[in-house]
Amino acid sequence: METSSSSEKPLIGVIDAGTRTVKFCVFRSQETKEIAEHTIDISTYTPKEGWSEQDPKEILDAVKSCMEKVVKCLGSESEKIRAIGITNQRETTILWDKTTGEPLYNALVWNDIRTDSTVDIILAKVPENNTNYYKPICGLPISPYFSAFKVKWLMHYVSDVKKAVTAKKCLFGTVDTWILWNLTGGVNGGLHLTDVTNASRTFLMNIELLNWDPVLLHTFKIPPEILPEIRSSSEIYGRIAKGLTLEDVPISGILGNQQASLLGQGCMREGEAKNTYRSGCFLLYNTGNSKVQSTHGLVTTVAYKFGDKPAVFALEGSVAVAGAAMKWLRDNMGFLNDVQRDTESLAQEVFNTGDVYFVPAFKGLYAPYWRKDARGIICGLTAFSTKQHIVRAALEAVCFQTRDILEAMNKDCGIPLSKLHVDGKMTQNSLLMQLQADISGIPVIRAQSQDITALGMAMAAGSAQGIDVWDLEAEDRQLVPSDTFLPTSTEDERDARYTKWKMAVQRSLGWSVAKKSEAMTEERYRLLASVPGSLYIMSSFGLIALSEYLTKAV
Ligand SMILES: Nc1ncnc2c1ncn2[C@@H]1O[C@H](COP(=O)(O)OP(=O)(O)O)[C@@H](O)[C@H]1O
Ligand SMILES: O=P(O)(O)OC[C@H](O)CO
Repeated sequence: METSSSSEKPLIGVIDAGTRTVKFCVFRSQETKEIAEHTIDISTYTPKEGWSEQDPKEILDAVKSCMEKVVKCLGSESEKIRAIGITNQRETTILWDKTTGEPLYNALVWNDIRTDSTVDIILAKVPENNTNYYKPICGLPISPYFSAFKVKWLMHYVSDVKKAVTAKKCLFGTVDTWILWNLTGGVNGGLHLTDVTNASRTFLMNIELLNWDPVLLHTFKIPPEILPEIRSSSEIYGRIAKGLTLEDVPISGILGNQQASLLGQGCMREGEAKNTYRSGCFLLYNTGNSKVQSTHGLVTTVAYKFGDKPAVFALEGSVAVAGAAMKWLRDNMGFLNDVQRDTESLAQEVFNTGDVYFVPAFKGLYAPYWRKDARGIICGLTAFSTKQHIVRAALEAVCFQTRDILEAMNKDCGIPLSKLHVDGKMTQNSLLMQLQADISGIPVIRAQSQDITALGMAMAAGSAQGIDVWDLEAEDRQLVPSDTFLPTSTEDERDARYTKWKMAVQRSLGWSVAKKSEAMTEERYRLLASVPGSLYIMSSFGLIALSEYLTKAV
């Protein structure tokens, strides 16, 4: 916990509920540095390969403990907290019983891919299995990433959910909604709301009208009564309930965490973009009040909406695995002891990757490919390849995936991006930043602050009508200090390497389908080994038919 000297300025509190950690922090109005914060790690459970769950109660307890710790640390100064904002990991799906407040299942985290089969069911219903079929309605491609697929899976496979839906006791929320409902009273009148940025990631919101779309609800068979009301990202929704820390303080802002960092980076003008490097990587490009429908694999999303003002939109390119690949190199390969300390130094022990390419498609590929059948590959290995080459290739993979998105954005928007604002813990790696500038060919401007996401949230909550302690247009508004990395490569070098990356990506596609049939083949041989000779021919035909049937059914 950290604090700095007091002042007369009003304060804004921010709940930052990310994938790995929950944090509560406090800003002075118009200032960019947190004056107090407390962070708690959140456990993630992987009961099966590709599954990713969290305990909603652990998230909530962490929020409450962080708030208590910070308030205690600030002492009487905490009385200056005028408002609170909630920013959160997006898409993560929670269903709970509104009469007991108990979760009906663990939260399904955004990167959970158990819903592959649900995706196939939806794809089978649309003409030509077109992944982009619903994009004109919701701005998103069909993918296990988005909440609606998770809700459908839960309604289909979890009997407690089925019962609660039938009894009209079930509520759905992303992490913001779960926290808001609980902090504003829970079973005693908690507010069941979300903001337009979180709603835009569910696959259920109409991107034109900014309300729940009846066609999509019908497609997923989701009853409207389980959904929260959609509100703006900056307005007073309600107050912290009696008996809780910071009782009666207004909650006046909600933003998905990537949208919050767009604001924190000050990318409030059309044509400005930021990339946040954490476990995943999320590049958002502000398109102003117009919704750009991507024809190159990006998603159309809401950037923010302040009160009654028109919504501002963004094109987004999301990458499922960025920093997570470094953790994999540490935990599964044993190449690193400490991600922060060792990644840069190891990668710097070699001048290049020795032509090694690493596509970390552990959970398929998100933008711009949207291929759930892709799986990770490391290619170009020779007898001279070392772990240093592979670590460097993993860093380059983050940069190449970012270039994939930049290429798509430039095609969609027509005007190439001239600079990229970046943030997130991974950007402390200066080699990564230089590689990014060299691979993308544009200056990379690194925010020298770890608080960008929370700052964006504080700005939105503090500027809400009725709070009015943060003037977003003010001349004296502080800016986050930054440093810049300029490209040192030639265009030919960049393009040659990028072509090789695209070849590596091609080789990663279609893998999980192959793996599934391979498993079926093994199963078939295991069964065949136990079949007596005379039955062999008949059985093998039968088993082939069975295996084909099961492959289709999975
Ligand atoms: N110096 C570094 N070099 C490369 N990768 C890093 C570095 N520091 C952190 N990372 C990676 O960046 C990711 C982001 O870290 P953090 O913000 O703690 O994670 P999360 O997104 O899981 O909340 C982690 O997956 C970690 O492996
Ligand atoms: O919590 P983070 O930083 O991993 O962000 C996750 C994203 O919001 C998922 O879309």
